Amino acid sequence: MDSVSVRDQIWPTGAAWADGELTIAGIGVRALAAEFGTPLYLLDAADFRARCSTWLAAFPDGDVHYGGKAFLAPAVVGWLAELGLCLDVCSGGELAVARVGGMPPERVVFHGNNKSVAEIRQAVSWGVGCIVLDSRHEVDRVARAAEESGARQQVMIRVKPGVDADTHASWATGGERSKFGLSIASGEAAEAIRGVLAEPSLELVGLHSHIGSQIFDLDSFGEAARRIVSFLRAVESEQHTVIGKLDLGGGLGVRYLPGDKTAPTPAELADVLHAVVPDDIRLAVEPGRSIVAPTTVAVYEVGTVKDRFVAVDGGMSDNPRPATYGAAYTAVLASRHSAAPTEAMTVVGKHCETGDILVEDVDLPADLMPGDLIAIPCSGAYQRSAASNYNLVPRPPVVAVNENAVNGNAAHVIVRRETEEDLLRLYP
Ligand SMILES: Cc1ncc(COP(=O)(O)O)c(C=O)c1O
Ligand SMILES: N[C@@H](CCCC[NH3+])C(=O)O
Repeated sequence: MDSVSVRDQIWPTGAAWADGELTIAGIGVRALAAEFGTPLYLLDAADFRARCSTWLAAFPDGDVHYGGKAFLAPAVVGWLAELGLCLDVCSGGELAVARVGGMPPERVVFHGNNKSVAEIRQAVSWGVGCIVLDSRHEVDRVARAAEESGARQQVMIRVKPGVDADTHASWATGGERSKFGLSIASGEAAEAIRGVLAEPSLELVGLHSHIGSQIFDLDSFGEAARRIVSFLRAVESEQHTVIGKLDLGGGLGVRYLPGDKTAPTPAELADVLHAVVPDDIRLAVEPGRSIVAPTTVAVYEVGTVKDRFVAVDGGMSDNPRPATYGAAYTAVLASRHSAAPTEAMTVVGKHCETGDILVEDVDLPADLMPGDLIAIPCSGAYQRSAASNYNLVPRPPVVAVNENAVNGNAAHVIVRRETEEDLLRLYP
């Protein structure tokens, strides 16, 4: 058995190879595909939990909020609740999953640049620990919702530190042109803070910033922290108040390809932040991708092979990232050993788009045939959570394996496969 995970950092830690077949926690993908069907998302639960623990250990005096948008299901919420993480949600749907998954409401932080009044009421009446205000309109909306429910709502203000992180333009959120947050430079953030302090139903507990996603350069996090700390101190002295918390968001990058540079660790990020943020300010971080992405493998069945196109039974509906951002992945034959020479092939999906490409020019055995299983690692973040029903293709299940601490080693469904009946229910 050759352990693939340590070498590449792109496979779950429970992944290994046995006679050419990918196994996770000792269970072969052929058996898993036979039981649950394909396409299939396999999540190594022990790896997920271990990654959560690594983050908690890096911030022993702070709070780790899992960024639920990366991937959320009630089972995931249960693991987070048990391990002591908090949860970042950004919609009524994510709030509902947090609730049914058993997260204590005081450990939930509600984000979003345009929360509806209904979502705000839902959050306030459930008693969420904190709402992150993203505009002056939200100062008013959350204050009114808190008054209605007779509660004093803890809030943070999301600020734009004016830092353009080195990442895909679609994932950079800390610059002045971002739709998220209130500008420090223009005075918008200070004005919103004055608005919050004037509302008796709101309690300002902190400032928030999230500079983007898939970031490898720790200096961007350090620079954002430096700017926000200096703003926070200025506000404290002008307003004669204490702002005790700084939530610096998520965004730590992960490796998608074996050749990608090594991602910084949570402990390295913590060192950078602690060098800038004074001890009297409580730190929070919101990792999403860096916890869940490497824990999950997407498994597809090959349907046709022609002219170096390998067509599989999923595609841009379950993984929109390559078509949306040009995101690069690798793929391997996962169901058998092949001694055939490899050829550069392109793994495509089954959708009616030429851009429905999952992996371009990847070396795969020349004897690839219908019925073979292809595995794409690092498939845990922003894939199943961003999946669509394009071409009315039902979305695939997520199956947890390696959850030995809780459910024995058996694989079990944590998101079931969508059916055509589910889709037909939408039509009156
Ligand atoms: C406010 C906020 N927090 C946390 C995250 C999680 O980010 P990532 O998955 O890059 O760690 C995001 C998504 O980018 C976000 O918008
Ligand atoms: N959806 C993006 C990340 C956005 C981060 C969420 N704010 C991705 O797939 O990488």
